[in-house]
Amino acid sequence: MPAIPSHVPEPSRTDPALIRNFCIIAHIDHGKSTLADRMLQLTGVVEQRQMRAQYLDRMDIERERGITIKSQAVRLPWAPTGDPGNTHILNMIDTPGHVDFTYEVSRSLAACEGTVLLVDAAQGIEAQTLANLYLAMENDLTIIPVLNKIDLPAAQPEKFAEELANLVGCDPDDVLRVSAKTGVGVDALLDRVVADVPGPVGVKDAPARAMIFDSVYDSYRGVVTYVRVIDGQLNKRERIRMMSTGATHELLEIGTNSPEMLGADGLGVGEVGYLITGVKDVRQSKVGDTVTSQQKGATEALGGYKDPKPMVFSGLYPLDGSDYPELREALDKLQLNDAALVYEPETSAALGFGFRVGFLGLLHLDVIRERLEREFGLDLIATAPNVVYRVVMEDGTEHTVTNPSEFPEGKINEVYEPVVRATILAPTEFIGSIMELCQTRRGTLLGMDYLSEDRVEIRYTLPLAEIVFDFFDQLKSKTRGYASLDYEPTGEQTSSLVKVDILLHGDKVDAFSAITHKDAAYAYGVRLVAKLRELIPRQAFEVPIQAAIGSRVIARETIRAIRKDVLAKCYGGDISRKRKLLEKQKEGKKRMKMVGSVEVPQEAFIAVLSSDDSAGGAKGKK
Ligand SMILES: Nc1nc2c(ncn2[C@@H]2O[C@H](COP(=O)(O)OP(=O)(O)OP(=O)(O)O)[C@@H](O)[C@H]2O)c(=O)[nH]1
Repeated sequence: MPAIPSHVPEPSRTDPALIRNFCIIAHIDHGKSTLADRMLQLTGVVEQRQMRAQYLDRMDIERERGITIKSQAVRLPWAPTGDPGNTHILNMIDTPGHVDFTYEVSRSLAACEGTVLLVDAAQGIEAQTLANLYLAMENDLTIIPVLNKIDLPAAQPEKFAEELANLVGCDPDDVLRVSAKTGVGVDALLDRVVADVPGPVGVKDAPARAMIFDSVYDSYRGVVTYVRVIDGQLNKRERIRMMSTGATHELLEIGTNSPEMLGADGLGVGEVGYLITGVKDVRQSKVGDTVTSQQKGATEALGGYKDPKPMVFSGLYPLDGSDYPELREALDKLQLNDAALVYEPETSAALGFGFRVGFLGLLHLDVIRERLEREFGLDLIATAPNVVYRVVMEDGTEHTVTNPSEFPEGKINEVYEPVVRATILAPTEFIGSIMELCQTRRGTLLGMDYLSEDRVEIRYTLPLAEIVFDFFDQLKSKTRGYASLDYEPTGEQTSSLVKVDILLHGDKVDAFSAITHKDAAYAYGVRLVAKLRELIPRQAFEVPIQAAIGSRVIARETIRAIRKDVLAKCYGGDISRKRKLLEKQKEGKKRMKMVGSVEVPQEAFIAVLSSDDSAGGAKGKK
């Protein structure tokens, strides 16, 4: 690690006028992490030989998938070009780009005064660029528009500079052009941050108030909390209080990241850094909460705190039932680092013991599943993801349904489902196919704007349930990969929703129950029943497979009876061959699950639950 030069002020004694807090917002793959890497190099906080790609993305999955999940903050000293004595402190906050993590993005933005709006010069503005830009505008941030990847032969800087200038309301000449890959223009960008982004304003002598914008579990140090100090100062060894819960902790360590952790005496007005208190669970140090001193602390919290709310639920079951304790342990561990992950034990007649797990969205679900399988070596089976429904009965009682098999029986007055406002950006030639897709997904058109002659922004209200199932894949395939999507929850609507049950020989198979729109119920029933008929072997008796809404059967197939005699073909005397066949049959039986009186091979569950076109388009392993 390079030594911090003497001209760089201590985090507790920096003049706020010299601090610039900024973040980079960009659509996925537009080059945010690469740009951050270049900034680390250019400001000298990471030496050339220590540099590795995507320095700030710590999680293996992040690095492999090239996505940023957890935000981080880095303190970068920078003297503007031509003014070497005037060292400023740039605190760069790396934000996650994906829709599932919008709340984290909005907290990171609230810790900044300015933002670099980074757009790929070969792609132009995308849906997440817009969504994040609107968030930045709501937070009154200074926006620095930047085109990246100008080294690419396919780059069209003139065209997209104009598009970007129209969007943020500036002159196309004010749009900076950089290549995060080669480093061209990155020094000019840092100069612009110093020149344009205002320094933080806070009251030095007021009681300390700092906002938590990230919280990460580290197996050696416990929870590391990232904060931005608004007023006053937090000092090493003092006792601090979390304002949402009133819990107090000793501040064991406080410091900044450059980009490795570096302890300090304290953090002053406008500074960004980390705290360590020894707590072991990120839920005790929640994003959005306000930290103050225990003694003479602040009385009013900073606004903006909210609990993360799971939007999508799925049942997770170990393939091998004896792995259940390991699954519980793994979820406990992941929850230490993820305040948004919720779960409770659940049993399924078909799948055994497992957990109903709540996620922020589909990416979150994928990441958690992958970590369970990869980091903890678990083989899992996941039920089709579903959203949360609110069911109001005729007698006025209400049920919150996170698992389709718990959909209440009896007289239902209304069923409410969550809806989102979706923003889709695409070339104009795809308007027709996009609208068609949104209509079939029960969308309501909100409006449409042309960003330029050949690019359009289309806004729809869509039920979340229609988006969590393969909507994005469909959108991509209908637009040859050109469309981008962003969405935000906007409440709920009443809908004609019904529960479809699948019955095997008269017994409900809970894992296959689904809540669908009544117009889609028949298709779902027919598809699942046909699929199961293919997958379930004949039994000693005739087995009807039915799809039903309440007591009304909407689809039926029958598996004919057969007494499976594996020895039938082996007349004659080869006893060793007979034994082998019997052994094989016994082996096969171990992997059978009993559903009522019917033996179902585990593979049948996996096949149905993991194919995209089956359980309402349930996402499975890719
Ligand atoms: N040619 C060229 N490629 C670039 C440039 N900047 C980034 N890339 C490439 O673009 C891809 C995406 O870059 P990342 O930095 O991972 O993008 P990101 O925006 O951080 O992506 P997320 O973390 O997923 O949001 C990588 O393959 C980079 O090597 C550039 O200036 N020129």
